[in-house]
Amino acid sequence: MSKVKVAINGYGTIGKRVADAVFLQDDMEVIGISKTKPNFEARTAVLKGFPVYVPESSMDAFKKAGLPVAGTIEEMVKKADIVVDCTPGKIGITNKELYEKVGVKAIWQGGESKDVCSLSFNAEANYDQAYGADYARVVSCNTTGLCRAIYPLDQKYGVEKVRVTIVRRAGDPGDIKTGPVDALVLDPVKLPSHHGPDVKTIMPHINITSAAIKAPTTFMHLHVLNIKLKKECTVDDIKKLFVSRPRIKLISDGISSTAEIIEFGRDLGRSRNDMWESCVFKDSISIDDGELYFFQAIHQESDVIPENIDAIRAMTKLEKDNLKSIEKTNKALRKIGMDF
Ligand SMILES: NC(=O)C1=CN([C@@H]2O[C@H](COP(=O)(O)OP(=O)(O)OC[C@H]3O[C@@H](n4cnc5c(N)ncnc54)[C@H](O)[C@@H]3O)[C@@H](O)[C@H]2O)C=CC1
Ligand SMILES: O=C(OP(=O)(O)O)[C@H](O)COP(=O)(O)O
Repeated sequence: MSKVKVAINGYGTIGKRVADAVFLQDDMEVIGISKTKPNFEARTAVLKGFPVYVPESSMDAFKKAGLPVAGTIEEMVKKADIVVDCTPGKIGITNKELYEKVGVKAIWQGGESKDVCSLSFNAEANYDQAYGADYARVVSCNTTGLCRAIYPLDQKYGVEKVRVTIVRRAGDPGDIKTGPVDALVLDPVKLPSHHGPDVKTIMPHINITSAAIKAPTTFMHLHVLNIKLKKECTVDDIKKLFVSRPRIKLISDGISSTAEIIEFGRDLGRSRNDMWESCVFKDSISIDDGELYFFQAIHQESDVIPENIDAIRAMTKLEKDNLKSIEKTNKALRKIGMDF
């Protein structure tokens, strides 16, 4: 069977990881990536052997930098079965006209408004809805982490309400423009943050409210969760449930910070120290007065990557069963670095 042809439009934090993850799958291939500037990321893409496509206006700059160009972004899109749009938030929607004109399937990221298309995606919670779809938006990194925890809890015990406070990382490690460097910033002041409403784009019946604060760190986001369940359960039941999920890991071994999780990722030999599973702090799981509490850390640079791969598989009808796709994706990602 021929491989699904994937184009990655935008090759930053998310785009370069999606490209590497597609490369690791045996049922899809990277037919090109796009870059606007001839910077170090463009050079790495060339070194990895990805065909690099650029806007017409950037051709000269790439030529001057000695970086080979395969064509324009429009030419790349025309060669693809599906485009993963990884341009910055609010830019992705400006590419929709091109995708519609060419008639190519497209996936956007969580920085786009939920209105960019009619389907928000999470592999565990609503894979079926994406089967054969032309357009989908993989929800943001925090929303993905919330869906991964809330969906199985709701399936098994019923979720009455969710209250979550998110301590957001200020910027990614390679980001030299974003702050704060010495403040805690309410993000936003007016509640709720976008995450609760975003979970509802996937699970509309969930009663959830969220608040977010930006902190001067680049490692990971941290969620403080409080969930009221409909049925009674024990701490051990929750641990067993989380261990059974394909993209949740229980973190222990003396780890009590996001910094140590990233160090663990380095020690595991993960590509770019990526911890694409939600990292639930095992000993934080507690039940008090019938309510569940726990902390989970989300590696913002990588947790949405496997979700993009599953979205490709669902939309191009490569696999009907979400758990089979999830397992195939996870197995391929584990080719780099150890599992734990
Ligand atoms: N960085 C993160 O932690 C996460 C980001 N996201 C979402 O993923 C999307 C991408 O974010 P990042 O990768 O962080 O952004 P980024 O800024 O690291 O990368 C964006 C890339 O797109 C390129 N670009 C800009 N305009 C373009 C255009 N018109 N055509 C083609 N390429 C263009 C930029 O040069 C850059 O290489 C956003 O929607 C963001 O909200 C989702 C989860 C986590
Ligand atoms: O999707 C993310 O966060 P979010 O789930 O809080 O929207 C990413 O960390 C991107 O966040 P940014 O918009 O601060 O770069």
